This record gives sequence, C-alpha cells and structure tokens, in this order.
Amino acid sequence: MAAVDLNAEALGVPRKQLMESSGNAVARACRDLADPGASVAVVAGRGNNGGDALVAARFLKAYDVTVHLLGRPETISTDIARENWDALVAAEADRRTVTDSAGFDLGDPDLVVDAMLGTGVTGALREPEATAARAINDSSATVLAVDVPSGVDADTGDAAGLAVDADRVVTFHDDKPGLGDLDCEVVVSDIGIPEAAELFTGPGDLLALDRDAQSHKGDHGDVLVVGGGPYTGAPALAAQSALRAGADLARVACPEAVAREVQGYSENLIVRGFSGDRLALQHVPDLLDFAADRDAVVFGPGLGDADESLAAVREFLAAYGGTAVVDADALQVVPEVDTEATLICTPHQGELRKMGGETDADWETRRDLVREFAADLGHTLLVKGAYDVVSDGDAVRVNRTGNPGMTVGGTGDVLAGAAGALAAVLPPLDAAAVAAYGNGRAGDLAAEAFGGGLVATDLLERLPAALRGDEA
Ligand SMILES: NC(=O)C1=CN([C@@H]2O[C@H](COP(=O)(O)OP(=O)(O)OC[C@H]3O[C@@H](n4cnc5c(N)ncnc54)[C@H](O)[C@@H]3O)[C@@H](O)[C@H]2O)[C@@H](O)CC1
Ligand SMILES: [K+]
Repeated sequence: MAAVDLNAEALGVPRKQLMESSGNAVARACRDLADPGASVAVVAGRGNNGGDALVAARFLKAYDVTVHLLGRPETISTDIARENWDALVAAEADRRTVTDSAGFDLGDPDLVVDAMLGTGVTGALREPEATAARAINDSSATVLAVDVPSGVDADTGDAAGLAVDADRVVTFHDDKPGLGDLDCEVVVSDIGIPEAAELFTGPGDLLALDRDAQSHKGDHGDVLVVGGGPYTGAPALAAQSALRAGADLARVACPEAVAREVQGYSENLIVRGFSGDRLALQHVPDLLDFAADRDAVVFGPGLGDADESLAAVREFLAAYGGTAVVDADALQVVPEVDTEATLICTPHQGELRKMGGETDADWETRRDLVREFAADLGHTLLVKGAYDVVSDGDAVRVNRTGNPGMTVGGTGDVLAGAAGALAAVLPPLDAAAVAAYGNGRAGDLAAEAFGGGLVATDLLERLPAALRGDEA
C-alpha cells in the first residue's frame, strides 16, 4: 500500500487527497448506519487512520459529532493528519484531547467511529487506546471501524490482545487479507488511487529495496555473469551493473581468451576464465558447480550465437535449479528448454519474436500478449521497448522510464546485470520491474548530461542514484 501510495503521488494524486476521499467514504458509511441528528463519537488516533476520521467529522454536518483525539495535538505523527486536526480547531468543532486514560469519556453515542489505529499498529494496544477500546466495546453504540478494527493486524486478522469489536469496517482501495475472517461487515471504498499507480512502475517500487540496518556481506547478492567471447565489454558492463544495483559480489565467467580484457574493465569484478575462446558444452559441469553457490546468474551478455555456445546454455539451464536472468543470444534457447530454474528473460521485441512471442505497436495489446507468452513459457518476461512490459504470466507491470538515447549499445547489458542483482533479493516480477525502472531512470539522468550522446557506462554511474529515487 505504501508503494502504491508513492506511485499515486508521482502521478499527481498526493496522499492528502486520498485522505480526503477516505474521510468522505467514512462519512458515507456513517450516514448509512445512523440517521441525521444522531450522536457520533469520532475516536481518532495520532496517525493517518485518525486523520481519515478527522476528515469525516467535517463531512458530518447533519450529526451531533464529538471528536476525541487520543494524545496531544503536537504528537500527531503526520503532517496531513495534523492539518486536518487544525482545520477542526479553526472551525471550532466539538472536540476533546485525551492525554491520559483517566481523561477518556466516550459518553453515550449512537455511533462510534473507531479511527485509533489502522495499518500502522504495532504490538498490543497501549494507553489511552486500550481504555478507549474497552469503552467502545462496552458501549451499546454501533461501531464503524476505519480501515481495520483498531488492534487487528490488517494482513493476518490477528490481534495482540485487546481489539475493537466493530459492526462494520470501511476499508480503502482494496480488500485487506486479514479482514476476511472477522465477524463484521466489510465495505471496500474506492478512494481514487489511479489504476496506473499499480500498473506503471514508480518511486514506490523502490521501497522494496530498503535495507535492514543489521545486514551482512553477502545478504545483497552474489551474482555470476556468464558471457563474453565475441564481445568483452558486455559481461563487464552487466557485472558492474549488478554491483551498482546493490549486489555484494559480482563474478564473471568468460573464455580465458578474453578474461584479462574483462578484468581490465574493473578491479571490482571477480573474473574466472574457462578454456578456449567461447562457451562450449565441456564447460557446463564446472559452471553448474560454480553457479550453485551464487544467488543469481546472468546468462548471455556478449556470449554470441555460436551453436556450441547455445548448446551449452541449453544444457546448463536443463540442469540448473536457481535463479537466472537470460539475455541476448541465450534467449533463443529458452522456449525449448525444460528447466526447474526461475528465469527472467529480457528480450527486445526482435528477440521476443525469435523466441516465438508476438508483439504489437499498441502497448496495451503488447501487455496482454506478453502476459500470455510469459504464462506459456512459465517464466518472467521483461520485454524492452519505449514502454517495457514485465509479466510473470499473471501480474503485469509497465515501465515508462528511459529515453531514445538509450538505443546505444550496452544499455541492455546494464539492465540484465541490474536484474540479476535484484533477482538475488526480490521476487522475479519485482526484480524485473525495479530493474527496468532503475535502468530507465539512470538513462534519463544520463540524458540530462549527455543527451543523445550518452553511453552505457554513463548509466552505470547513475544507477545508484536512480535506485535511490533521486530526482532527475
Ligand atoms: N494509501 C494509504 O495507505 C492510505 C491510508 N490511509 C489511512 O492511513 C492508515 C495508516 O496510517 P499510519 O501509517 O499513520 O498508521 P496508523 O494511523 O494506523 O497508526 C500509527 C500511529 O499509531 C501509533 N501506534 C502504533 N501501534 C500502537 C499501539 N499498539 N498502541 C497505541 N498506539 C500505537 C503510532 O505511534 C502512530 O502514532 C490506514 O489504516 C488508513 O486508515 C488513508 O488515509 C488513505 C490512504
Ligand atoms: K481503526
């Protein structure tokens, strides 16, 4: 929900506007449950759950409303909730602030709006929320809970002890998994979050990358790039991109004939050569051994399309059970391989057709075609284009970052490497979506500096800022 929220904000629908819609929906539910003139006690906590109800109070002119704020106004935890409290103060609305549990008096209302805690609840109810919850449960009033009954975990439906016993819940945007098992009526209200906030990648998707402060070396991915032969820059770009996208270690397995050259691109890479000047069947057993200890493998950059190299990719994938990003010439073997591996395939439209997939000039048609083809393949697809389409055969995401300057060579290798790093820490669909978003943003940042003259290494430098969400 936080991710969708940020994406909505980036689409021009800020959180405060959503709160106004939530409050409006709460007021509608109140009108449904009580006749005009009825007494309504709005019990508001200090977070946005409370904020929703503070808005609702403004919409309930025909009722006798008393607002109980649990805590001092200075402790309201968000600006938008505080602004809505200030609006009630300015309007001289009937209100009380409850600074300790002894000061809480619910009175004898016809309807209670429980807006103490929503999705922000952690642990058992503290004071004065616990006292207020007991008073609400003891009263004979009808109880309307905002988003989720206070004390209940919206994801699991469980409560760590005491929780409000609601008659009805008005929740927002989408059903919450934990509400299904509750013994009360649940109404889902649309609050105007654009569908695009879930379809298009946006800054909210970057929240998935937040790191645990306690993390150790290796927690963020040990990535192996298998490629090189006819080209040496491609595997080096992909591996460096994996590091820039947050991987802890990036290794390259490439033919001995080009290993020195690949190492020469960066001292940050761990390069291992195999005999000869291109990948072949004889290398597969060693590669499988080496790959087994890695979190993700990126297959393809600079590999070329020699028959023996493609045969090796086929044999590798047939025996491999881990996570792999498949790019460039290696893509063509995917449809014919029976593998246990989790694959993220990153074709451009031409490579997609070569794999047997269909494409279309209209992105909405393309979205549906990509979803169907991903379902057929049983793998995640990231089909590159002005609008990148990502699907695991079920969900679909579309990425709109990037610019025409990125048609330069090497940007695909950067994307594949980033996808490899992200696949080490995120589910495949999210990894592909965030990689596409970050790569495109890095390209947009590079275009600011270099326009149509940008090159792939410019993206490498800007990938960390892009994945941090820095403004272009
Ligand atoms: N897209 C969204 O996510 C939207 C969310 N909205 C509302 O925002 C709510 C989430 O808001 P917040 O994230 O501010 O969180 P909440 O308002 O649910 O709770 C946060 C507050 O509760 C306190 N708290 C946490 N656990 C407690 C406990 N056990 N005992 C006592 N106090 C406790 C925290 O210190 C904090 O002040 C949703 O439930 C919903 O009602 C709406 O405004 C509309 C849009
Ligand atoms: K609530």
